[in-house]
Amino acid sequence: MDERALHRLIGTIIDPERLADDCAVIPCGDLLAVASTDMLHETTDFPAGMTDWQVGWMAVAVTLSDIASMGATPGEVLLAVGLDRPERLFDIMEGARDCCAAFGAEIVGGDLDAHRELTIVSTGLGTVAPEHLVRRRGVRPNDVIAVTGPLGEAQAALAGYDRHRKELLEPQPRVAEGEVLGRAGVSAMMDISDGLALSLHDLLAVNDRGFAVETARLPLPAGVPEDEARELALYGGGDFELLFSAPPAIFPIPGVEAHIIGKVIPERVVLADGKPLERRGYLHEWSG
Ligand SMILES: Nc1ncnc2c1ncn2[C@@H]1O[C@H](COP(=O)(O)OP(=O)(O)OP(=O)(O)O)[C@@H](O)[C@H]1O
Ligand SMILES: Cc1ncc(C[n+]2csc(CCOP(=O)(O)O)c2C)c(N)n1
Ligand SMILES: [Mg+2]
Ligand SMILES: [Mg+2]
Ligand SMILES: [Mg+2]
Repeated sequence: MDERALHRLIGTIIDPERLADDCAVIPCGDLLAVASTDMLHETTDFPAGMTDWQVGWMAVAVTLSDIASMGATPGEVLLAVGLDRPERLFDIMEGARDCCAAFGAEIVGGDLDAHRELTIVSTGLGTVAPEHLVRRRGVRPNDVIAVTGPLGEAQAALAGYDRHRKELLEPQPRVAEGEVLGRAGVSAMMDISDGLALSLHDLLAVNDRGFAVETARLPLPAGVPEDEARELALYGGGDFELLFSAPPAIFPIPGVEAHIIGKVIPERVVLADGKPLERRGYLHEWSG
């Protein structure tokens, strides 16, 4: 059983449309509010050697990335911290505050608790004009698909390529890029928190068309042998680049490093170099 299977279960309890995007979308006067919440744990999300400041930074970054993926502007963050040791709190809060400040957000609340394993839940709110909102659903027949930067760097660092440790430990959510892409009229978007292959399958699940990726076009992590780099780019998690579809005519997009990696196809499948791409990546799983 993995988290995507459990999502289908949730979809029998709440409106499954609510599960179709990186954020919840809530009417808010003339604007739309978007909201995301993400839980991170020491053993699965905070690699050994990470500082507490980086823990706080990452907890906020993952949430701002979901807000960016909707084309929205982040506003407020609430941080709930389940602390194993009280002396960790100050640095965690500083890291969280600094990440907010770097992307125009503010910590406005949260919660504190004692917990055996350090566990942080970061909740972010943002706003967007209705005409600039981008959802995961929306790919159109002649669109290409693109990403905002190199894939597989975080996983490369976990594999021992230390030059990518900063990308792993201090991910940079593509906030400015998300806003620009929303205004530029991209047709569908999400962030790649769990790897490109899994993200393409997530997009497939809510669209009526498929995707054909050319692996030679993937922006790869530097300093890694090419075969391994391609594997990391397809299946590694923790990068937080944006994945989007758009008509070819909108490129180049000023202010956005966009790499076209493939195109939308009529068949509802995900292909890499013409062959079905495995639905594999960074997935939380339960045994039994
Ligand atoms: N327990 C839950 N109850 C209700 N909605 C949920 C629950 N878990 C996830 N969702 C919703 O499902 C959608 C997808 O969530 P998911 O966590 O897979 O995406 P994500 O945050 O982009 O990915 P990641 O957790 O890897 O960062 C979101 O709209 C989220 O609000
Ligand atoms: C041990 C370890 N493995 C991978 C990563 C990279 N990483 C950070 S958050 C995340 C996914 C989103 O989390 P979630 O799906 O839990 O919301 C990933 C893959 C890491 N920091 N540490
Ligand atoms: Mg996401
Ligand atoms: Mg998330
Ligand atoms: Mg999530």
